[in-house]
Amino acid sequence: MSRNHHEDSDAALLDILTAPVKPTPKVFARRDAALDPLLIAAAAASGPNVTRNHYHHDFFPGVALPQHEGSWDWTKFSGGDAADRRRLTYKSLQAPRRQRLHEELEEGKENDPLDLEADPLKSADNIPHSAKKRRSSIISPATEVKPRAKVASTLEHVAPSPVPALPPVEVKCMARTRIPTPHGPAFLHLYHNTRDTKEHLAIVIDPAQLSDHRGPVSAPPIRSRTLDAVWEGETEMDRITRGAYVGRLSATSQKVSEPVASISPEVNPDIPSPLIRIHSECFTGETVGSMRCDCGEQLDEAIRQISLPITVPSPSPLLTGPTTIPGRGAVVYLRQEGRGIGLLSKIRAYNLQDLGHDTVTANLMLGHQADERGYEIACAILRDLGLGGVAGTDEGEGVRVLTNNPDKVEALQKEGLDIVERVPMIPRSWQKRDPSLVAKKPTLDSNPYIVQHNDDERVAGATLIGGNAVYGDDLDKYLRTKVVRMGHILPLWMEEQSV
Ligand SMILES: Nc1nc2c(ncn2[C@@H]2O[C@H](COP(=O)(O)OP(=O)(O)OP(=O)(O)O)[C@@H](O)[C@H]2O)c(=O)[nH]1
Repeated sequence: MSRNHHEDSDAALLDILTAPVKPTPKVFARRDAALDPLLIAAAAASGPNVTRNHYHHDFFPGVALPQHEGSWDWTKFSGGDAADRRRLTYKSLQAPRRQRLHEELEEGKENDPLDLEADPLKSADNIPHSAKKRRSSIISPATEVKPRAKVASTLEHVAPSPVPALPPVEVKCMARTRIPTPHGPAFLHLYHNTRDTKEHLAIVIDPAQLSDHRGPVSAPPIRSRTLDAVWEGETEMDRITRGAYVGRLSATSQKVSEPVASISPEVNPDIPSPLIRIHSECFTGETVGSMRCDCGEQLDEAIRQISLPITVPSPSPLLTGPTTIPGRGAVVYLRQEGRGIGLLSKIRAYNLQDLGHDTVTANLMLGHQADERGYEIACAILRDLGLGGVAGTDEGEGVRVLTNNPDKVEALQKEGLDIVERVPMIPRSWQKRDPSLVAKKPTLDSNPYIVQHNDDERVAGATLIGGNAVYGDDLDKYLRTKVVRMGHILPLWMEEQSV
């Protein structure tokens, strides 16, 4: 269904709803009104016996009186008596969506810990599971059908219990291992936590700790407190196996780590604060290579930028010139797919986007917020790594954060993260695009949008990590929406190039 078609239908419908006299009947093409905010609003305005699932029954009053002349042709409808109308009021066999959402409350949302009693096939319903943090239904309570008896009792049970404050989240690094990447070595840390059952990750980049050699300038190693702690009843081999070692692990080198000292070491003030990124899982962008979003390249770009060597002024007048140390920082990889709505809902949101809605509206239409992510776990992980400690204290180093998202910065600061700088992430496709390519479309044989970057910038990788810039209309639309609707701090490429 094209956008124009939608707009024509909207205009025609508005005419009818606002016309002083009834216009001649028009044929309206079928539309999936359950997803159309204008129709939902019209339905909500037209009477108390209306839900988004059967709004159309009340648009034409004669439908409630099937014997009456005009039942099927509303230009001939003359009213009928009020008693008849009451008797024939439409009754939905399906509870209004708001009620069903309340019923879903107890089952938890898609991202919540597994509820073993919940029926997993329930997720085949067309109901988003995230009811807890969701805004109230698009239909205002005043216009809804009264709850059926069964549902009413559920509501009584669920209704206004205040959300108890959650205890502070605790994290524990369960294991760590070295991962060679096209950008250099990284240490993958797997975390468990007390808030959800997901395995969140930290990709720590600090190759200096692979060797015992310390140059004239060195930064403190980025180590996990909980990983290096001695766990009850474990052997040295257990410690090595879960990654509590120092240096480079090999058949001939196995040195267990010591628990991290509680007082942070002094950091040379000439060494910039560690660069970090809080990255949210995106199966489509990172694994499938989807060009609907920039998540794949953001993950790659973050690892690349953090791995870049750091140039530090010479520590001594006796040494000539600046010295270079390996890049250091971390990507905290949170399992909050689709800005926290989960993959299932994100897939549905993509279909709504294909119908012409943007990423924010699509989330709202599914009953979600534009962004349902939280950063408490991320901050706990960073603190465990000695990063971004407590602002104004010497607990942990302050961090530079790679992001364009001001909401993310604010959320991290609210969690007490000491952010010394925000480092922007300019999409590759907006850094290097040749405006003359905009009019061209990719074909099966060639993709004129793909531009090779300099060899020193891009490293060929086995997967999407280390890949090149890619361009596409869906990607542009997504990036533009992030700037225009979500306030991401990024110069709009289209406007700059006057496209
Ligand atoms: N619901 C939804 N989520 C999406 C969509 N496209 C990407 N995502 C998710 O968005 C998350 C990444 O967030 P973004 O908004 O792209 O970027 P950000 O992390 O907020 O901001 P930056 O730090 O600047 O990258 C990942 O979890 C993706 O799965 C979409 O169309 N709908």
